[in-house]
Amino acid sequence: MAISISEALDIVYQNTPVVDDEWIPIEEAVGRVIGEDLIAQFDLPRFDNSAMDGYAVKQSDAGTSVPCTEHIYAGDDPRNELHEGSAMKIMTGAPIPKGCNAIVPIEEVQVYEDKIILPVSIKKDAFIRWAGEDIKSGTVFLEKGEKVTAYTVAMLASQGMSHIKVKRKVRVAVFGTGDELKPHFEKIEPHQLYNSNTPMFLARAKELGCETQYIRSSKDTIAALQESIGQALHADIIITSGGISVGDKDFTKEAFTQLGMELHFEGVEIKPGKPTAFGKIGNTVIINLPGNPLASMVNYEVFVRAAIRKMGGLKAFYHNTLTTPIRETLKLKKGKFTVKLGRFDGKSFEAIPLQMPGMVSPMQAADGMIITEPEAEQLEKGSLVHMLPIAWELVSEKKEDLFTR
Ligand SMILES: Nc1nc2c(c(=O)[nH]1)N[C@H]1C(S)=C(S)[C@@H](COP(=O)(O)OP(=O)(O)OC[C@H]3O[C@@H](n4cnc5c(N)ncnc54)[C@H](O)[C@@H]3O)O[C@H]1N2
Ligand code: MOO
Repeated sequence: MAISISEALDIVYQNTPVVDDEWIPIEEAVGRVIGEDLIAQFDLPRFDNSAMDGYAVKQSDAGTSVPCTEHIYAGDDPRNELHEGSAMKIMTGAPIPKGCNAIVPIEEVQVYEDKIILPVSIKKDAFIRWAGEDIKSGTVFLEKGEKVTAYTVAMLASQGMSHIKVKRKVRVAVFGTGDELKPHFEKIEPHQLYNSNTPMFLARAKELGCETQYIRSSKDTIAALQESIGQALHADIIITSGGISVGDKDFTKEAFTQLGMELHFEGVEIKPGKPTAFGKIGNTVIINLPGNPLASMVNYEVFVRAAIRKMGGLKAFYHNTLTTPIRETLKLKKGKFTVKLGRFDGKSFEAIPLQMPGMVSPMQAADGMIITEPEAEQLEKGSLVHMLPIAWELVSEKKEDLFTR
């Protein structure tokens, strides 16, 4: 019995465990997922300091002329207190002296003989950067489950952290099945077919931040399949393609179940890709995708990508969509949840005109997809669709509505 896409995704999320942690240098951490909440060890800025090259003053001296008693540079540790009726020259980033309650930028004072004339109006606290206004000591400044970007690295470095605890990379093993398949680096006979799914799945897993293992495609026998499974079992996720429909040689699920796979679903109400199956052997997640390249790709984006995000420890692991008008009227087959690949040009979405489950070329052209509901017969030009991006990550911490009506 086929289940709905939403039910299938729930099963994937519920049954996909999260990998454990490792420590790595922050320079290596971009793209990784933070393994624990990080608490600031000190304020940032560490001390009250000047935001401008100028003069440290007392606001009450506005409109008077005062002598400049001292110069303070960034990196200095000023000991003397600022007294009424005087100023100290100060550079951007230098600690403000005790007693100072405003900074006047250089451009706003006039130098007259050995004194400076202060403007008539000075705002209290002007151009002072306060300790802790950026990051407060003792607070969580980065959360478990966030992805590390270049800007996260800036935060880590500003807290003097050389290493960070991150989720280890998800290990993905892939193999195809089919007597007709040949690896792309071997000679092929006219009746044979190059295995394009395995390299595609591995490449996509790498794009999604995983460690990958290539396993040569399996022949269509239980014994051959079980040999391939044996090589893959230490992985966190095993992805297969082919042999899951009702053909005479479709043994993929049987080979796994004989080895103890607990099958959580087989068959999803999705076109293309209905035969997709999901199961587990121990902690290893198994996703059997159809052999048809475009069908397998679509289900990879919907289910494998979801599993990789969940397993990788991302806080926001749910799919998210962007809402955009459709550029041309799109005819649909009523009665099915249908996935259409397409392109988003920043203003609207256009479905790729010719896309069939056995094709390869539409995948390369697509940077997003929509999932239409069974009631939809036609989407009128200009109507709004919910696009799941393929070419970039759009995720959410809560479940989002994925479907286009
Ligand atoms: N009588 C029925 N026939 C089929 C049904 C059905 O419900 N009743 N479902 C169809 C659907 S939907 C799909 S999808 C396919 C799924 O079949 P399998 O997952 O068993 O895949 P195969 O039969 O092994 O292969 C299908 C197709 O894809 C080619 N293929 C396989 N592996 C690769 C690979 N690694 N790289 C590139 N191409 C691959 C294979 O040569 C076949 O052409 O079943 C329908 N049939
Ligand atoms: O998954 Mo199949 O025809 O829906 O490719």
